[in-house]
Amino acid sequence: MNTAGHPMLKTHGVHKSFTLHLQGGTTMPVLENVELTVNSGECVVLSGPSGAGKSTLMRSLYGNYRVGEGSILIRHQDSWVDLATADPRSILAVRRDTLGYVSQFLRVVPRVPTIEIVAEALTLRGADHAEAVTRARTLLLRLNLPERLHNLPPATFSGGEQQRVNLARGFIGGHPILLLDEPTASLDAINRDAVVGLVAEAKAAGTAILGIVHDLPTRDAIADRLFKLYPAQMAAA
Ligand SMILES: Nc1ncnc2c1ncn2[C@@H]1O[C@H](COP(=O)(O)OP(=O)(O)OP(=O)(O)O)[C@@H](O)[C@H]1O
Repeated sequence: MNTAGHPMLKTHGVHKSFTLHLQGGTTMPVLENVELTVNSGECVVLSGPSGAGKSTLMRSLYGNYRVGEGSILIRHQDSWVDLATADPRSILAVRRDTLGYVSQFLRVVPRVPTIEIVAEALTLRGADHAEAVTRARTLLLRLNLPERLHNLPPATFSGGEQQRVNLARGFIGGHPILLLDEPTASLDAINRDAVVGLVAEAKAAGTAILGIVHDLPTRDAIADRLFKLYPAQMAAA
């Protein structure tokens, strides 16, 4: 366990509700006063029952959802950016250089070869194309994606193959903060082990990692601690 880390992501008093338009505009609170810190070099895993708001928090932390109240502070190039109030351009800059995200499902531009999809995550950050392709190939092979698939677009890949393309794309950038949304949901044991190895290396390099991981052996292998969310209505009751 890494004890020398410094805060990379901090939330203060985060509240988020959904307005249910089909139920006469009723407001449903989902996140109540979330206070979370993730330090460099550690992996925190969100826990709590289904519906507690884990995915909602992840999407809020990536700037996909606006929160109603509170701050989402991201350590970006030696200063703090509050994603709760940042303008879209700042959110994109934070995503490019600081905050990586591995979602459960691959969403990509059609007809682009897998190797280019993965390499692009690095060239966007200023890397040389040839070097990015070499690193993409190494990472895809490490995730057991055979070379014959590298030059094909991933649209026809299996669920587990697509998830590994997503993982390669998420890890190649070397972002200082990484959000992992069920990164091993479609993987077999060998590939889950490959992900455990990548997470361990990223932590050793100082990456701050926050994940949703339902699979218990993987969770136990990567988590330094758990952060529990409680259903908001229950907390209010
Ligand atoms: N866009 C939305 N509009 C309305 N309600 C939503 C929306 N997204 C999520 N919810 C509701 O918010 C609550 C939290 O959902 P969320 O997906 O964040 O839970 P979770 O903890 O990730 O659950 P699971 O472990 O089952 O994936 C649920 O009651 C869900 O129905």
